[in-house]
Amino acid sequence: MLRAFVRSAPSFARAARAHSTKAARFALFSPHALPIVRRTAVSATVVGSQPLLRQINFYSTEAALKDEEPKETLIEETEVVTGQEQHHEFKTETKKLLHIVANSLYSEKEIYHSELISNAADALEKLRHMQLIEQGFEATHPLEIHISVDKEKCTFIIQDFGIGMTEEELNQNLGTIAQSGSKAFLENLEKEGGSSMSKDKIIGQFGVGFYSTFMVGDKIKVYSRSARPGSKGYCWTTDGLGSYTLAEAEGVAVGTKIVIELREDSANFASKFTIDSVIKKYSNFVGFPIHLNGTKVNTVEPLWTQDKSAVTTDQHREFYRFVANAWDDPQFTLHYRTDAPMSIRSILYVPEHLLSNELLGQRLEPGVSLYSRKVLIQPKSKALLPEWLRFVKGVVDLEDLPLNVSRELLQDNVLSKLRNIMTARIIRWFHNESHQNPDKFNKFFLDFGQFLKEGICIDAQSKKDIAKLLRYETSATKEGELIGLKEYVERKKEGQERIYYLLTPKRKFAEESPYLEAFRKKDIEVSS
Ligand SMILES: Nc1ncnc2c1ncn2[C@@H]1O[C@H](COP(=O)(O)OP(=O)(O)OP(=O)(O)O)[C@@H](O)[C@H]1O
Repeated sequence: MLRAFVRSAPSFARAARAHSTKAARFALFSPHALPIVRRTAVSATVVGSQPLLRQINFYSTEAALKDEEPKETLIEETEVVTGQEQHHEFKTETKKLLHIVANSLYSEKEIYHSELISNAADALEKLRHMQLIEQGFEATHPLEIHISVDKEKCTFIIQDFGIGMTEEELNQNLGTIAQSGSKAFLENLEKEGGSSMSKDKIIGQFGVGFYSTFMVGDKIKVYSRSARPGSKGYCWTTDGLGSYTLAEAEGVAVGTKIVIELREDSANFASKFTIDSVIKKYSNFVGFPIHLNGTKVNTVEPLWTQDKSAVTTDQHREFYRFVANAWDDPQFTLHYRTDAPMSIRSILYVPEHLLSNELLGQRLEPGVSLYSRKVLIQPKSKALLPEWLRFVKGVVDLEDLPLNVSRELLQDNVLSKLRNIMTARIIRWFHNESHQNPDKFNKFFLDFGQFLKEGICIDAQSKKDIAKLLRYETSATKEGELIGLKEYVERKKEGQERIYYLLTPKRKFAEESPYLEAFRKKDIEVSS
């Protein structure tokens, strides 16, 4: 039943900070903004036949109202249990594992929410696939993920309009730990043959992610209705202590809705601000729109999965600024994918400028994050690239990354293989740039050359190849005048390029270089 909902809104300044909408920012910073007025409204959205979402309008300004009304849309729990509740005990091993998953498997509680988003994305992907290969799988709603958090009620709700679950699937998949319906789904498709669904589209594989909700929730309710034609809706509930109930329910939309009553010590997950930043951190690229209290929050596409030729310079700029948390443009871009010897999809950038930390004498943090199937595994990974490449920004996605159940720990041998492949590819990338656009590369060397020199000293495996990228501190005119590289680049900018050319005076560099010792080693061959 549709319930009227009235709530007085929080202060405008808080709304502006939390929602950061165009309108809110306009109201705060525009000199033309009209005085703030308080507005509260009541309305409801009817999706399909059921009223699912409620809206709350916030404070606004007269001017902002004309532009864009900041509003919140929360998910309502409108389903009604109609059937007889069946009581089930979790199996003994499930109980034991549940305890481990809830208490010691994950290092961060916030992971629960990326597990639920991954499940929702898998469910949408399965529905999309079934629609292609079988008739009758109609999508009743857009293929989207909706999350709503309510501080007052201390709840977290996630809803997808994906494949959903039948009664049997609810028993099998949620009633038994380590039972991955997603893995079984892929295996079935393979067995039946003829399916072209790529494995990298589905994230779940271990059958434990769902149980991470017990790290934060006291009571979990799952409403689900399978997208198979003629399916009924069900409500599955548990307090995680040893049993669950399952009953038929009415008003359940096709897909799955999970309602978590948060524990007191996890009340921060009812904060929109917290969830917004966790979504952006872990699940920004899951491939389906994620709405948080009615606002779409994952705006960046997983560019690295797309065809190289389909990505525009503007998209690269936006993506670079997102991954590097920067405001300049990338000066070099590498969109690299390979299937052998590993299935790698990546996009890497060199920033236009060497900013901040390193100039101030502090070490830069690594700039490349490791993903597997579009889900973040290691943010700003320390193990993915050697330290001297810390100025490179971007994303590497390894489809076949052998993860452990918590998706946090990786096998060292896989990482070191990946690291070797990526390092060699990056050096080759710089090499190509130095040939294709020597002037640009010389300028890059002025800013970033220190990293290459560092690489020569510390990266025994790659030093020979890095050495070929060095440009020297001196250059000469035809008349034999010695000038610095910086001056050379400046004179070239002024159009005097025909007079000056770069020289590779091995001796001169060696004398000036702080890396003299490394350079003297005879295995470093230097060429122009
Ligand atoms: N939102 C959902 N819609 C449909 N089915 C779901 C949903 N969430 C979970 N399931 C089913 O429950 C199963 C178990 O989920 P769980 O998150 O525990 O494991 P998983 O996703 O298979 O693997 P992993 O542990 O790697 O995340 C899934 O494989 C899927 O079949």
